[in-house]
Amino acid sequence: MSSPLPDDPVALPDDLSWPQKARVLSEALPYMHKFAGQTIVIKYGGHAMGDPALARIFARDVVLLKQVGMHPVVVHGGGPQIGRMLDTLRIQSTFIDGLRVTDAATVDVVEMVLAGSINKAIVTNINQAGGFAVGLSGKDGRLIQARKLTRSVRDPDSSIERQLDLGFVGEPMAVNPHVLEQFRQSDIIPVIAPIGIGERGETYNINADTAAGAIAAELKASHLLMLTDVAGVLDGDKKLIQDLSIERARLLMADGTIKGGMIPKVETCIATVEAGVNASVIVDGRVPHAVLLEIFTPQGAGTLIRAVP
Ligand SMILES: Nc1ncnc2c1ncn2[C@@H]1O[C@H](COP(=O)(O)OP(=O)(O)O)[C@@H](O)[C@H]1O
Ligand SMILES: CC(=O)N[C@@H](CCC(=O)OP(=O)(O)O)C(=O)O
Repeated sequence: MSSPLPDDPVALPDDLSWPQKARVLSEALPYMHKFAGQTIVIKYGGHAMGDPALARIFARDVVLLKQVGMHPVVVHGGGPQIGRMLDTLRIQSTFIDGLRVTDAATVDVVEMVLAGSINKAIVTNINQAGGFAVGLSGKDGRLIQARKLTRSVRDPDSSIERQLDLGFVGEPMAVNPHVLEQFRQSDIIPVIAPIGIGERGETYNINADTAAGAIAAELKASHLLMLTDVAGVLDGDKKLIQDLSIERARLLMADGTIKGGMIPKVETCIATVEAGVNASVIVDGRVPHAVLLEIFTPQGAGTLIRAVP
């Protein structure tokens, strides 16, 4: 019998018998073989990281993926945390299609919160769980080169198209995988804040879903997991859609069933699947070990978006 380990800070209630535990471990083996050496991009949303106990479980799952030979890359958000800091500083903030309109004062706060406190909290959790995490923003190693995002809307009455100015909201133009390739060869787990760098050195606020998608596509990840605070994509009757075709996703966005923060998520899943990522999944980050369930079991916990219905 192996010697007991020190007190486990993330242990869950013991609801499995020993034979059941052994079976769970054994059933993970084929998935470990299948995905060894693959890159798994995990988008860790600001809403999913609210509970400290779940955050520790998440960190431990990421370490486990690296330990069994996969290459997890964490790209994090922090929308609610940015919102709270903006409130404290009495800076008003509005959203268009799930994107924060970002003026010069706001982009400073966004960078401070994302690349500062949130990034370091995740790095610390992963390192406390026995991993070796290094935090980066899209500025480090020119990781995320970005330009100003332009959006237009059509006036429903006149049908005239109008440009919307979102300020310093960026869209990724290129992802430079050089630094991340070095990490692949090592035990380092990258933790990335979605800040972009413009041609003239300007700072861009990039939606974390979009940043995660661009990184997943560039790294040819096998999986993109998007952890959030809902069960997945819900239909008009608030029922979970487990399998969502690209065609239906577009219809649900057009008719307003998918709205707000879910729009960049679904748009990103579509873009990454079209770019060759095998599975893009919107995952319920409130479920303990959601990452392990998604990678190591056939069940998963959320909405899988794929090219064919
Ligand atoms: N059809 C839908 N199904 C599920 N969630 C939806 C849907 N449409 C809009 N949403 C909203 O999208 C939110 C998730 O996006 P967001 O708040 O940006 O999360 P995160 O911080 O994890 O990126 C949900 O909490 C929900 O309010
Ligand atoms: C342009 C834009 O909207 N950027 C986001 C960046 C953080 C983010 O995306 O965080 P979540 O994943 O937690 O929503 C913002 O300012 O809130």
